[in-house]
Amino acid sequence: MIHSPPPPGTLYASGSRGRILVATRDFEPGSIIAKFDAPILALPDGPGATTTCNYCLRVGTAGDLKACNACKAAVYCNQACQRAHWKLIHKHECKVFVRVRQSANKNWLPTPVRAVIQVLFLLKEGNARAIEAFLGGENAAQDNIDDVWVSGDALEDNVEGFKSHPKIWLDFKVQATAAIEYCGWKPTPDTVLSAQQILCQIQTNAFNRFDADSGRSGIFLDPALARINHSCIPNAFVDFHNRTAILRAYYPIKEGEEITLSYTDTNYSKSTRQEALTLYHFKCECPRCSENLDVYEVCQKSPVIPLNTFSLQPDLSKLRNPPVDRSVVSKAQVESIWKTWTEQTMPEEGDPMDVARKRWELCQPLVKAKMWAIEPLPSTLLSLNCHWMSSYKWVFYSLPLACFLATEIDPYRNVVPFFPWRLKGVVAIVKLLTLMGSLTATGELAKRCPHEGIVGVLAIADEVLICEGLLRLVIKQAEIGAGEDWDVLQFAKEMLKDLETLPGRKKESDLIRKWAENPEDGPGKAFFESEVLKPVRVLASFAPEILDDVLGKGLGLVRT
Ligand SMILES: C[S@@+](CC[C@H](N)C(=O)[O-])C[C@H]1O[C@@H](n2cnc3c(N)ncnc32)[C@H](O)[C@@H]1O
Repeated sequence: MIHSPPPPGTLYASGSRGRILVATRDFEPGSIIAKFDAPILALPDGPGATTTCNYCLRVGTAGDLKACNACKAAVYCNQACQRAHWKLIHKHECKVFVRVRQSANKNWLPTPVRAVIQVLFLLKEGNARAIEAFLGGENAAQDNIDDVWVSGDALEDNVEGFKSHPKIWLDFKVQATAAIEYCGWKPTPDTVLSAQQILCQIQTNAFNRFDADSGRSGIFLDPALARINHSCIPNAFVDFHNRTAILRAYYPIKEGEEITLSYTDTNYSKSTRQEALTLYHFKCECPRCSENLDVYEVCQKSPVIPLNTFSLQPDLSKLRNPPVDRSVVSKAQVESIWKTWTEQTMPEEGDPMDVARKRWELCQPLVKAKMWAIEPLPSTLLSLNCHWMSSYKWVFYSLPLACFLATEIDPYRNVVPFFPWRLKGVVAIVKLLTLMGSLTATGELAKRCPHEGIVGVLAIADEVLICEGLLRLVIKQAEIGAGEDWDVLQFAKEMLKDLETLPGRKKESDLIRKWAENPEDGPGKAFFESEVLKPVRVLASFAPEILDDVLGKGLGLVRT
């Protein structure tokens, strides 16, 4: 019996790049390949033990999580979460947290130490999946020899690779020793080595369960998900909802094709991606790496460009022929800009505008080449916009910048329009429009906003209608690429419901609804283009000039 069999629609195989996961049927972009809802490890990052439900992994809000009475460390939403976690692992871990408090006066453990402790307890209690995953098939129950052959050996550990990084290997030794001691056992050279090997397996096979909303990381390890190899042009992506990882197709996947994921941010430069992959001990030979393709080149070749017909960037020819000037900046220069950008030290308490100005200056070759989607320009603009959104003085500029990010940058970086990150960018525009709408109504906008163009567009545009169109877009795409329980989808649905109760909007609402039901519907499409897309595009067109003015030439446009 295989305790972690391949999910339906896939099979395990092996080849020159180790064991892999292969599709046994076709998958459309956005469709769910598999859900992994029984991970061997699913835990928040170290300090997150006291701020995130340790079972369902929901990030708490002030005081809504209760700590375990015994260890006073692990927190939970309610008794159901606490009981479920107790049964899974906390019955063993609870004593560990008590020991940590007594010996180190702390109520959390470093993430890898906690992860290895959990694995050690699962192995000790005879958990068949953990034994199969960490020790190998021959140690698991052998009901059927064929199954065991398919199941293969234990999770890849890359031990020799880690040993060739003496500092990492030593860190693993320290963490392994601490884990064994916190379990209440006496470390011996053999048990420390075994725990070091488990750390290597965790490092090689666990996913960083990153939650972009809370900015919190964590660990998620499922043996079947861990079969998936890396590509910098992956055909699938994974999204986390509580204790479940959902694997979806990014590109159309054909029966017999290998399923791939990216272990790092695909938008980073080649050297940065390769550096991140050194911890996985292989050389990536995907086309993005071997031909050193940038995001525009990957987008140009993408088979999913046509899906953008129903998006904020429906100009497919622009995605196929991006309006960039490659003669201005070489790929080597881009690498060097990225390197300097990451090495620039920024004062922690410094003015975010000073940081943005420094970064903007560094990115000038990319700006001149109109290579807005090439890092580090998007990261520069994203963090600037985070600051602008919450700033009384700068908030007006946030709307054009959000429109620019959603129309001129995000579609090149994530070509499928249902990608959650892209949809979040559209929701950001809705939130800013709502704010601007209230400022327009009170006359504040005209008084405070120094940019006449923004004031003019918002005076003419129907903000409610734009929001309605954008929300319908988000809802339709999120249903393809994210799923019902995504909080952004819930927000969009609730807000749309509110907008629909506003009186006197039936005609406009009907046209937008028609367009969402059928984006090729003639009148609906024309209406969406003139009433939603056009103002968004005009607002976006102000962004380069505003950025240049505010970050480059000084504060010309800003009222003092
Ligand atoms: C999460 S595991 C993936 C499953 C793995 N192939 C196995 O046999 O267990 C990650 C490891 O797979 C290998 N791997 C992943 N992607 C690869 C790629 N594109 N080329 C070569 N090896 C790769 C590396 O050894 C890496 O450390």
